Amino acid sequence: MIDVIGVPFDLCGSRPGCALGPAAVRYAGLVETLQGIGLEVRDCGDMPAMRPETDEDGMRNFPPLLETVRGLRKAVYKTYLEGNLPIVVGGEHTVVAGAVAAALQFHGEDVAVLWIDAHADANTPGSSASGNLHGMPIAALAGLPSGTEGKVDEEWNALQEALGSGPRLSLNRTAWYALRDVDPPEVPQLQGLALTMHDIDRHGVVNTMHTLDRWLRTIGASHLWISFDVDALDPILAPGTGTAVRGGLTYREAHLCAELLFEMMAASDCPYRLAGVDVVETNPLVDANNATAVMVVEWFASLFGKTILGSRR
Ligand SMILES: NC(=[NH2+])NCCC[C@H](N)C(=O)O
Ligand SMILES: [Mn+2]
Repeated sequence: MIDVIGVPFDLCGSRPGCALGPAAVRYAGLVETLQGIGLEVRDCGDMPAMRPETDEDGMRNFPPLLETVRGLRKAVYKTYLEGNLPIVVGGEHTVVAGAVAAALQFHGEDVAVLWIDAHADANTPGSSASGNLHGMPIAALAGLPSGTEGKVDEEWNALQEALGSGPRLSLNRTAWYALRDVDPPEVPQLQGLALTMHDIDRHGVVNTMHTLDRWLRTIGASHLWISFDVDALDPILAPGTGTAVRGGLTYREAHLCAELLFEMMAASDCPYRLAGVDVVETNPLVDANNATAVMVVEWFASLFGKTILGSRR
């Protein structure tokens, strides 16, 4: 059974609005669409909404973020204990740290992460030019030092604590897909597999997904968490997001990527299993007729086996 968990959090990004993401994705029919292809889905509703609350010399809206990350880790862990598969619908990318931490805690250190995103999200408080925590979840999960002192460093340590006692994410087990806006200090963190839009232009989705599959087998991944930031998509197709970058995945590329992920995991000799999926950064305030959320739902259908002529489930 699939557990859908909404996380209406948008206090640590570049602009508010993606707290409405879970509602937009539900209105676009996520639960019904997955049920329509034969999956058992339980909608667990949303995590509590948060109010802005900032300490003067700390990071912007850190206290509500901390509470949300901690809450999501517990919710996802509970999903695992019940034998279910989590789908997390954000909200900002920051919150996903809680979900992946739960996967690492439950499944162990052999969890690999596929970060489908225009951005690497591997800044630390010290390296980030914006100070926005939604650009830092990978650094948090990997347990990188904050690169700061004082209150901000204390908060970063509190975030580490909120991620729980499980293993940290290894940067060597992290793959990025559709990258095209990476800050210079993030480049050294791309230690796993970094597939940029240039690679996708040059080699296509089929070859780059094949590279990903081989890499997952080589590193001995037991489980895969797929994190889908809608800004991976081209903004012409998916304008509803706060940090849009042109030159992203086209409609066909995005669907082929999802269809191939389904195929990879359905292969009889596939050594890794799906640990969970999230979709984040959908912002209906800057969208056009909910097109981004609709695209998200269609993408999920492809990921779970829907094809043009039917379903492979
Ligand atoms: N999840 C996101 N949309 N992240 C965008 C991050 C942008 C930029 N690299 C920053 O750190 O501020
Ligand atoms: Mn992101």
